[in-house]
Amino acid sequence: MSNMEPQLLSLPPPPRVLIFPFPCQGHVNSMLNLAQLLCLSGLHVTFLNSDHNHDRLVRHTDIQARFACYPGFQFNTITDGLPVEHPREGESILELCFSVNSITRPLFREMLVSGQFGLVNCIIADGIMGYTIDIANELGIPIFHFRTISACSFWAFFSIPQLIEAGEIPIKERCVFVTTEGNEDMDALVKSVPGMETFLRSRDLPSFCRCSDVSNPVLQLVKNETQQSPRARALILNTFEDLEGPILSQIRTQCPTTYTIGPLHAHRKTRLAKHATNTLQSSSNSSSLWEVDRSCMTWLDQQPLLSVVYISFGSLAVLTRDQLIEFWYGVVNSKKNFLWVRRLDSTPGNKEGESEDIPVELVEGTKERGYMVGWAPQEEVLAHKAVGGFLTHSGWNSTLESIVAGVPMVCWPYFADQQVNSRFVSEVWKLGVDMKDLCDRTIVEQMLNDLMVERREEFVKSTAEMVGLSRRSVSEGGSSYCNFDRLIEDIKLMSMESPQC
Ligand SMILES: O=c1ccn([C@@H]2O[C@H](COP(=O)(O)OP(=O)(O)O[C@H]3O[C@H](CO)[C@@H](O)[C@H](O)[C@H]3O)[C@@H](O)[C@H]2O)c(=O)[nH]1
Ligand SMILES: C[C@H]1CC[C@@H]2C(C(=O)O)=CO[C@@H](O)[C@@H]21
Repeated sequence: MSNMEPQLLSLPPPPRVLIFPFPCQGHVNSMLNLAQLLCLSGLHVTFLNSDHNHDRLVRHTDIQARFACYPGFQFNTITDGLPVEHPREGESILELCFSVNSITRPLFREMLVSGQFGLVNCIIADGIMGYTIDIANELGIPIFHFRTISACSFWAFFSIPQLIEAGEIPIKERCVFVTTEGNEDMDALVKSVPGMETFLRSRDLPSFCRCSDVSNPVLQLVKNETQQSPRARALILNTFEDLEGPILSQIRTQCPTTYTIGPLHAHRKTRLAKHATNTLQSSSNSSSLWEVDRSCMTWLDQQPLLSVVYISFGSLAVLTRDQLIEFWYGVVNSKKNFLWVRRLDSTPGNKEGESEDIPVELVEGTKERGYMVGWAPQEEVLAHKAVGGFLTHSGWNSTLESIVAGVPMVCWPYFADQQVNSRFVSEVWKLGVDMKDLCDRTIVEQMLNDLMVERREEFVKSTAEMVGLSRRSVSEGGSSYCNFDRLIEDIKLMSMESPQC
């Protein structure tokens, strides 16, 4: 035996980090990317999923096999407080915010107190669940907040008290979900989101600001939860400095330690490539709660270069039948090839095996130039050489995935942070066009033509520049890469404070 070995044997195990996402697809996938990055850095990770999501994740992916090579990794589950049959999408998703707050919250505390997660040195909780800070503080466990939205939308959420104070909200629109009517007041610039005074209009504010009264429970919830983040040890954001630098400077006046470590899906790939000793590590990376239909990749292989518009509204948006038909006409009339993700439940009344009574010209137009799937391997689709544009709801993951792939966007924000993201895409980063509240076949057709033909050159230039910056940020020496290394060091240091250590 060498002299070194007894010392090595007495080394403490690596810190264990408990990761707790808000139970939605768009939160779970970025948190899983973070989890894998932590594992690759040698930390032990407990990932807390809702029972509902965990069941679907295990059914539709190889997630357990993928994480099996990390000895310190484990999944735990907790209820999201909703019955199994709850749709968890469209307008009803707001019920999830309340059930997590009232039912999951006390249970989470109980599970920590009773040691059900074993030893936990550090918590990384979703920033929309601000209450996790009080629980962690009570138990003396260092806590970080990870907000899965953009820095620009976080900052707009964070500015809600000032917006209320200035009387700029509530915006008296009837619905937090996308509306189809024009309203000129919505074009007025808002002055109470520092750094956005020159371009942010009422209609670009988070959709939760559209309510009749400031006491609206959803507005209050997102306001109050967001205000908690400065109390966390640090804020982690899935973004990069070259994309959101000016807004990050604003955020750092309130949350001085803000780590930007994104785009996480690309960051994960960089770090994996460095560790690619295990074949499992380089295989599938799906974190989908739906079954992925890969047949669209074969269809894409047969399409001309940059000819296809990819259409997806993410995991939560539900279109009315009118909206569906307007989009469909717009897309077919544009004469562009298209790949459209239509989740089975994404239009009311769209049940398996039932006829939808779709006009014959749309059915024919789709046969000629289109392909539809229930769920696609989106990252791969966006990276495919046939894809030249993305009609998106501007969810933050989709936006980042599009940026990294260099695909310009037509934005149709549905709710929440998406209104802010889509304004930045069109006005600040110039990476596409923003339909905002309009959903009309002529507008859809015109926007697709702008994106794919009329303004193509402009977008090719701006998207190519951003591809370079996004990839550099997650390469060795890049800002997100270095910030992640700092984050790991800080977690290790803070973990030594935890009373459970
Ligand atoms: O067919 C599909 C469609 C989507 N995706 C993936 O699903 C994720 C969707 O995420 P996102 O684009 O962020 O949309 P939502 O699912 O709507 O995400 C919720 O969570 C996001 C992160 O907080 C927010 O930005 C959104 O507004 C919120 O609706 C992305 O990673 C996509 O790659 C697929 O893999 N296949
Ligand atoms: C259901 C939505 C409430 C807020 C969450 C969110 C966030 O601000 O973190 C963004 O969109 C949705 O995923 C969540």
